[in-house]
Amino acid sequence: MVLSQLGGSISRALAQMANATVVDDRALTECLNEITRALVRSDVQIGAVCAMTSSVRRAVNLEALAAGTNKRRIIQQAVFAELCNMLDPGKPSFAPTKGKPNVVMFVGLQGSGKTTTCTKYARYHQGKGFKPSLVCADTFRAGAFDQLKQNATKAKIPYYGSYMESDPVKIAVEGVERFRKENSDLIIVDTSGRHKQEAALIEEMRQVAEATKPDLVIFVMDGSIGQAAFDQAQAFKQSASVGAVIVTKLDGHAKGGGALSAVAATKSPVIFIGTGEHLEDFEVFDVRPFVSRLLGMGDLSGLVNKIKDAMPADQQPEFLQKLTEGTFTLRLFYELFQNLLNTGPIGQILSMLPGFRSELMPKGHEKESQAKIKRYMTIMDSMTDAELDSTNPKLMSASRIIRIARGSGRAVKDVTDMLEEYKKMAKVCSKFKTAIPNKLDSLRRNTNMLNNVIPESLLKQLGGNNGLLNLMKQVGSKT
Ligand SMILES: Nc1nc2c(ncn2[C@@H]2O[C@H](COP(=O)(O)OP(=O)(O)OP(=O)(O)O)[C@@H](O)[C@H]2O)c(=O)[nH]1
Repeated sequence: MVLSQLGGSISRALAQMANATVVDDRALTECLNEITRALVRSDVQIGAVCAMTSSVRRAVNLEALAAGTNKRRIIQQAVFAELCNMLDPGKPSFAPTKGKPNVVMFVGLQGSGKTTTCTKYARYHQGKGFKPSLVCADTFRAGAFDQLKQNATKAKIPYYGSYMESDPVKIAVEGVERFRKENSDLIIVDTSGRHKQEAALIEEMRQVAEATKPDLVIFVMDGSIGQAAFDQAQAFKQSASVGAVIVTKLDGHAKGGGALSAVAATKSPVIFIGTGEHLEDFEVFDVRPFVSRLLGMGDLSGLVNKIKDAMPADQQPEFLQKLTEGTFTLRLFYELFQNLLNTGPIGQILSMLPGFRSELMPKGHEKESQAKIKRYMTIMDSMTDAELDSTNPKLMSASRIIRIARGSGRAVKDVTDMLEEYKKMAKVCSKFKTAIPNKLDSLRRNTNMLNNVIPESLLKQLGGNNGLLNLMKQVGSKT
């Protein structure tokens, strides 16, 4: 089962339980059985699934709950927490810091996606202000240097390699030296892959590592191998000092859930996932936001980050304020799409919106999905200002819907579908009023994270961290 379907199945099981007339032991058992089936179909190891469902049972003692307690919510929270536990190795990975020459070495079996991932990783950090560079120490596969060169050129990242030299250690050392001199603060070394874990691969890895002294060794693993990921991650961990894992090919393969949970079981932190062949098909892997998005609960900090990237700085305070007011109008729905459409893979962005189910945006159908969003925007173009700003567009009359459909050249069903999607999102966004201030409370404990979320210029305008927190609190208390 693909990851998006897994999320959909779990969300549906939770929704069914939430709709049950009484939330009793039977409803909980049915819900957990459904979740078990979904996880097993996604190739998550049965032992891990049983441990997860038992933990939910332990956390939710229905009989002991006082009358009036929201049992549905407690069950949902327990499922969320246990899914996070299952995927969380509980160990952070080394994170490169700007301004010093971090050396990161990539290892993995042949065809796992190492070379592609090196460039994705470089490009991601380039976007965060690093000066990355790429060294091709893969002298085993003819064509590896050409591939890296092509990717690097596309991403405008300096690279180093050789068609003549056959000693990977020599190339790695020369490349790292050269980019140190050029003040690159993220020197990425791509190494050779082999068909299987041969002693020669391990020895070569060891020599390159000894010569270049990497700050971090990243093991790149093909995510389509499911539970076999456990043995592979374990074997690499034992033979090289692997500090982090990137799981690739989690786009539409049946065994994504299996690979992720298996790697987590080896206590190796997964830091990114690859979700396609293109450079932008690359996502930070952070357990809580990942599970949150998987279950259609959105990812607020991811969304705020995207808004930061997409929107002119002077418009951000007003937009964020509107978003936190808890009144999600159609105009806001429109503005959100308008600002986010051009920032990256549409599926990635939409999955950050609370209420959005990623299975509605299957991988490979982005074009259709993008067209759908543009269609929604055309429909909204035919609405009046009063309709766009209404706090209760549910009251829109049938004749207005027909008129809007005619005005936008769309079918009535398109208009009602759009209004349905809007309502779903509005319902969840009504919780922003408390969710964003809560989020900020937790962010306050980590100033670095806060700085990541809000751009510096905006922070200044708002009077620094404290000014921002005060603003959010004020917004939150306006009920
Ligand atoms: N669908 C999908 N394909 C990917 C992903 N990452 C890499 N690929 C593809 O996987 C194939 C192998 O990728 P490479 O980057 O050449 O793999 P490699 O590990 O460097 O291979 P060797 O150099 O032979 O060890 C290529 O066709 C990539 O386009 C991903 O996340 N999703």
